[in-house]
Amino acid sequence: MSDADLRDRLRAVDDPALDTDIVTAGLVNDITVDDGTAAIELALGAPHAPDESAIAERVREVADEGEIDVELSANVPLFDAAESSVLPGVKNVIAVASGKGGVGKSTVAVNLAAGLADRGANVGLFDADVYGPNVPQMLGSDTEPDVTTVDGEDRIEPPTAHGLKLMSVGLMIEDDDPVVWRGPVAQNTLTDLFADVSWGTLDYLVVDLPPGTGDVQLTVLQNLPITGTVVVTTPQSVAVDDSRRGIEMFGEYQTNVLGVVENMSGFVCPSCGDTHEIFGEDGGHSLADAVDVPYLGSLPLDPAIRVGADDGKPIVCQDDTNTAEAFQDLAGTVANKVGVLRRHHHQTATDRGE
Ligand SMILES: Nc1ncnc2c1ncn2[C@@H]1O[C@H](COP(=O)(O)OP(=O)(O)OP(=O)(O)O)[C@@H](O)[C@H]1O
Repeated sequence: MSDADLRDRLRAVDDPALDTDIVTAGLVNDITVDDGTAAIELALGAPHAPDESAIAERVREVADEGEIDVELSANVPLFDAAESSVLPGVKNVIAVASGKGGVGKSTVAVNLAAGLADRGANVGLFDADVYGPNVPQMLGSDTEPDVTTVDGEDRIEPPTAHGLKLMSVGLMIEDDDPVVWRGPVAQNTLTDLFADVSWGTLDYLVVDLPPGTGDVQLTVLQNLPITGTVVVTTPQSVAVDDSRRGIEMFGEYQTNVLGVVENMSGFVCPSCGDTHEIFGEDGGHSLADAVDVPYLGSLPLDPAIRVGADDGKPIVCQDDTNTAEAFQDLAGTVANKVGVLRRHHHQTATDRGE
């Protein structure tokens, strides 16, 4: 079979999000058939995302039907040159944000990162929440990072916890008085700290932003190559209003919003089994509709989440509970949204002949 024949056969593989097949969408970068084996490079950008794994699987099936062995690789260009220069080796940066404090932003960031790692991805987690850097505790890690000197420059080696590379402002400050972290100090220190870490090769770097929409958040958005942001809200209208302002701000800074996730959605009562809507109903869903961003799902109010956080064991790693499953699903959904952004960007760039 020739390269062209195989390319033609791959028109049978649909992209679940782009509403067309992968050849028409420009996602088949390269095909070389040689001696019964095809090397195929696909423009897939979100490793271990369920949709992209399904596309790869279908490509293998189609090749198999043509009695061809296949070697698949994936490569998608980053959005712009700035992205690759700030963080070479990091494919996708996902920021987790909230309009106000205490809605479970860090809980979502930790479990999202651990959930992506659980799917097999290489993941880093950067705790940029200068006002309450509690991510190390949630992962049961208080290891001080090693500092090595490479070519005369200090590089911070991030410790590993639950399969994640972890860096937190909380691991780097001795006197963790949050007042020290206000204003320009926080902004500069964050950007410097981020750039000094040896992240290595990562599929995803999850960044836990400080709550709210002030200067520190803006600096992070402006200085880091963020692929997209996950906005966490609770169903109360005040949290929803704050989240709406946050999403509008991200829009102004041309940051892609991957979607809204609603945390503490309903309390499943262990004694009566009923679900109680403690904070109201459906705030996240209506917010997502109102600002026209995807709804990523809802996470229940479950005391096991807090216990897991206090014990350094993220709930997403605990098997067989509905709550763990909700977080596992969230990781898959977020990875899918990252994939859509990457593939869509590639598709439009290809259409423009870039
Ligand atoms: N769905 C949930 N069910 C039960 N407890 C939760 C849930 N989500 C978060 N919590 C608990 O609520 C507390 C606050 O959560 P977390 O620190 O993630 O919030 P945050 O939005 O990051 O807060 P901050 O304003 O400090 O950044 C923690 O004790 C956490 O374990």
